[in-house]
Amino acid sequence: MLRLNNGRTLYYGKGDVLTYRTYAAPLEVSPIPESAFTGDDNVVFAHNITFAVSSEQLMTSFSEGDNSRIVATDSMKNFILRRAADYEGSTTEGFLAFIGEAFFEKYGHMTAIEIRGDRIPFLSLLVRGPGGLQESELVYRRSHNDHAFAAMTLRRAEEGAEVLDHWSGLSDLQLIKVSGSSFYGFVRDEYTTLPESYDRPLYIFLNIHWRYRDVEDARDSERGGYVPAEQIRDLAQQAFHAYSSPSIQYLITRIGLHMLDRFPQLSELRFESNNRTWETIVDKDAVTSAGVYTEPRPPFGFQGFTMTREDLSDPQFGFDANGLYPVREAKGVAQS
Ligand SMILES: O=c1[nH]c(=O)c2[nH]c(=O)[nH]c2[nH]1
Repeated sequence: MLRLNNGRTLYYGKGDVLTYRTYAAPLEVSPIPESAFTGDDNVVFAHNITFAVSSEQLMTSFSEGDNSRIVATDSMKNFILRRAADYEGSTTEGFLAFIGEAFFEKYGHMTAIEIRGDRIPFLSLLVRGPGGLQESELVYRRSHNDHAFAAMTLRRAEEGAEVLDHWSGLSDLQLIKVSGSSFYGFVRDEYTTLPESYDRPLYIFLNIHWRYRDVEDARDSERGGYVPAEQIRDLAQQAFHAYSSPSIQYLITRIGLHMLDRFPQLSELRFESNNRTWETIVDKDAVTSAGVYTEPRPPFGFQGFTMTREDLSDPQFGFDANGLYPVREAKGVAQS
């Protein structure tokens, strides 16, 4: 939230600035064992941008209706779209910082900017070519699945902008694990109606946020420390696959420990999860495992958790960096 020096929150801006830049610089990243993702050709570098500014000098527009220092939000939209043509980098974070710095340069009275970009994913696809199936490089498929995002708060500095706050993330990941999740051993009292479950079809919605130790690694992929949301997605999928999960709380923590272990350039993580466990209509068949389920009814449960690098060596998590995704039995309760 953008605040003035006197503590008052003051901002205005534009949301849903749909920015379809083509042929941005390709992104290349080092591979990790959990993912086949090594980069993005960035032929379609598309974002939904939210942009807000703040300044002491905007006070009179709120107090007196003085628009003399107001850059119309319509002009902000035009500025973002036009400047998108000039971005030479390959990351969302770099793009946001580039727009923010250019805006500061153009409008000398603006002192703070909050900017967020949600990537609009267009996936590459295969077409028939001389040597068999190959990437089209012309036609891309819009995806409504999970997507990457980044957000940053910038303050005018002597030269350019200082990044006051930044988060990168993966939004709206939805995963179902059909077997290998339980939920039992919770408090049972006069309010309990939920039966214990030893093998539930666990459907989760997940948002994962991460912060870099040095935001330069997010802005400039040439430094070699960029963490793509696609690798985070694949790493989360790997942990969901490998752990026998006693709860979503435990599952997101394991995902976080593997993220911190895999990416030493990250300093902090934040998880938001949502429990959408399918409702059972016909129990799993003992022989074929076939079952029938339907959408759960609201209200839905949720979890939140933040983690830092120190958690990797904190004994309470018992994380073994050398043990590859060990299966954990829930504490103190025998599995049936
Ligand atoms: O993984 C879960 N954690 C909970 O805290 C909870 N509560 C609940 O009703 N189901 C679940 N599942």
